[in-house]
Amino acid sequence: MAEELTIAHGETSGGFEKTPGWLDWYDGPSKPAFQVPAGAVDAHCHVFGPGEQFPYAPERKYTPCDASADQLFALRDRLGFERNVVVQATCHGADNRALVDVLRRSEGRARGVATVRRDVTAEQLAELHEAGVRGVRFNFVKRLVDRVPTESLGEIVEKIAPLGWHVVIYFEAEDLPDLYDFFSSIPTDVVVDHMGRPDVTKDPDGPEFGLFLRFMRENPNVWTKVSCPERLSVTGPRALDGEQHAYTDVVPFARRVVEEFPDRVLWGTDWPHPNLKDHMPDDGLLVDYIPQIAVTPALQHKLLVDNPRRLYWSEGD
Ligand SMILES: O=C(O)c1cc(C(=O)O)oc(=O)c1
Repeated sequence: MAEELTIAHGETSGGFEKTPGWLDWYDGPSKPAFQVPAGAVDAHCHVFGPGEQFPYAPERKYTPCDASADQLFALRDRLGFERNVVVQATCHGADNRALVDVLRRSEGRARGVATVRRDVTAEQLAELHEAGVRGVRFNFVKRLVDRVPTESLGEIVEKIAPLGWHVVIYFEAEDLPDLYDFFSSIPTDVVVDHMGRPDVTKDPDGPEFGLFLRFMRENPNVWTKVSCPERLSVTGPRALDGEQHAYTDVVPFARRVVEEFPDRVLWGTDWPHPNLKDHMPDDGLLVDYIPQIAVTPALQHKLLVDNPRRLYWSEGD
């Protein structure tokens, strides 16, 4: 375990230059008005570097400001969560050192989703498992990664399935028709990031979101994160300046999924929110978005506690 560097907010260490126009994560989030249930899990967040300790990958498509393990734990405590699921960010490629460091540092309170290549060895996977990794991420968003052929991904699935891991997939709604059969063929649990990025200017009862709902109905091994309203929203209002009813245009989509698939949904902050172009949300107010999409205490408990515990802490604490 490397010793944590103290990184000032908005800094990128190690001689890296942030991508022009980069928005830094929000420093000093508000205390949420919505109190998450005891044992709640922030099931989608990242760490970036710090670049000096964990250099960004040469093949990355963006260079962020650092967002360290200690800064993530401070946010966790501020928002009232008990645990995190940390997802390997594309700016680190398949170099999982920063991820493993945060998992080891968390004292069992974080699990991870890694990125691996087809030539990953059983020993490397065993080491990741021991650190707390429970899944791999396949990314199909063209602005973030170069496309990996599905045959290579199939080889990775064969290697990780015996460990009881799952596959996290990130894609945009317009690409689901092409990827539908491949996704449906994955035998492990599958978790879709950010509801497959629907275009929320379209009708939630229309064909585009209908295909996503069908995908979940036909494949009982598929889960989704009802996260990232700040990425999907077009009309807002934004989670800023005390706004308690943020991102109302995304609510019908997320609420629909939570109510139809209450046992297969997860929620996460997406801190430190890579590549936002428009605004950086106050994460406290993002937590206040949750009761708009999970409207009863029973649904909130499944979303924030039971479901992530089942997927990431199935063997107990
Ligand atoms: O939409 C994004 O830009 C984005 C990027 C990453 C990543 O770079 O890993 O992760 C996310 O969950 C979302």
